Amino acid sequence: MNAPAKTLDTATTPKTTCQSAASPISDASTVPLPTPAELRATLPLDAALTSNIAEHREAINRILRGEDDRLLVVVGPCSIHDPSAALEYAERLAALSDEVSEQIVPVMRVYVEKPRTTVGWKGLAYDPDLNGNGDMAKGLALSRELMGQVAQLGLPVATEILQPMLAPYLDDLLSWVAIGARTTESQLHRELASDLSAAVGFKNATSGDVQVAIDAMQAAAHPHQRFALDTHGRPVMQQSEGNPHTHLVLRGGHGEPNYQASHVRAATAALRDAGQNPRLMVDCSHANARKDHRRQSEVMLDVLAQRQAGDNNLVALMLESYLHEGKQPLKPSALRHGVSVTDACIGWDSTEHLLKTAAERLA
Ligand SMILES: O=C[C@H](O)[C@H](O)COP(=O)(O)O
Ligand SMILES: C=C(OP(=O)(O)O)C(=O)O
Repeated sequence: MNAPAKTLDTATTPKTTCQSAASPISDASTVPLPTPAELRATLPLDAALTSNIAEHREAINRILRGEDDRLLVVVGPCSIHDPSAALEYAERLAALSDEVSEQIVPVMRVYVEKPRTTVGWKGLAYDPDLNGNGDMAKGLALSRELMGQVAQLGLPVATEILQPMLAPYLDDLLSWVAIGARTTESQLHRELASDLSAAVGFKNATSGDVQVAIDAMQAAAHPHQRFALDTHGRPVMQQSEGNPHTHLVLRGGHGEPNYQASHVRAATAALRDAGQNPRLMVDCSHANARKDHRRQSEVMLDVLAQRQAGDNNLVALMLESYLHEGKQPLKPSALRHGVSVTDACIGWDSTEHLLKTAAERLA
């Protein structure tokens, strides 16, 4: 993706209202969005970056196949609400990545969609102005632009894909994808995962059910015929090949952690029984940290100890981290720089300390 990136002019996007007695959905007010092909043309990927992303994907896949014993760490803000703060974070992470690269492969969370328990702000792609106006054309452009800038810094990009329609806008930039706890059981997300070129981590369900994520891996490994939109926005029957690069993410459930050795042993046994990859990721946040960001370090150190004790299936970790610790209410007029507006995160100093500690222990 070449700088300087252009931002789509959304102010002039026409609003159309379709009304028909035949279909209740057509009563809705709609705003046209660019097609994936149009957005990609505005914010293109150049050959050099495409090749770097292919290398990032292969580095991640090698860890997942057990061919590289470095630790994969997906780390970054819970959500992106301020691309400039996210870029500042990416610059720090890229520098740290160089320091720890013999032991760790850091991948930055660039999460532009948020699944919500009930209702709430749904992320940069949906509402980039944080004011409920839902300027999705601008949100898509900012999301693609930021992912390109992060990748330009040499960092692999991770995101959760919640809306399958968004995949063709962003998937060429992604090196790792999460299917979240609330969507792991969804057939549409499993079909989507079967069609992605990047590795996909399936999280256990919010209930703590791990089997649904193992079932998801099995489903995603298969080829599927699925309903999709092509890059020109046309509905198509898309034939997927099946994704061999999937893995389980343990994130705890119902407020109870599932990162301890007994859970990991049970999960790897279940993965083996299902003929799936036994190498997995522990998400140090969410229910594993009992929703207390300060507990992430405890989880990470426990997982490192398990690995040092010989559990080579623990190949990856996830941390929710931002420039500054904690979280803040989403009040656009009073936002503190580099503080999460969704889940609380650890701050940069703790992140740097944890990654350096991990590198020392793994050396
Ligand atoms: O990681 C993010 C949140 O845990 C998830 O999006 C749910 O958020 P909510 O419970 O605040 O809606
Ligand atoms: C929403 C997330 O996680 P989970 O699906 O585990 O709740 C996340 O990682 O941002």
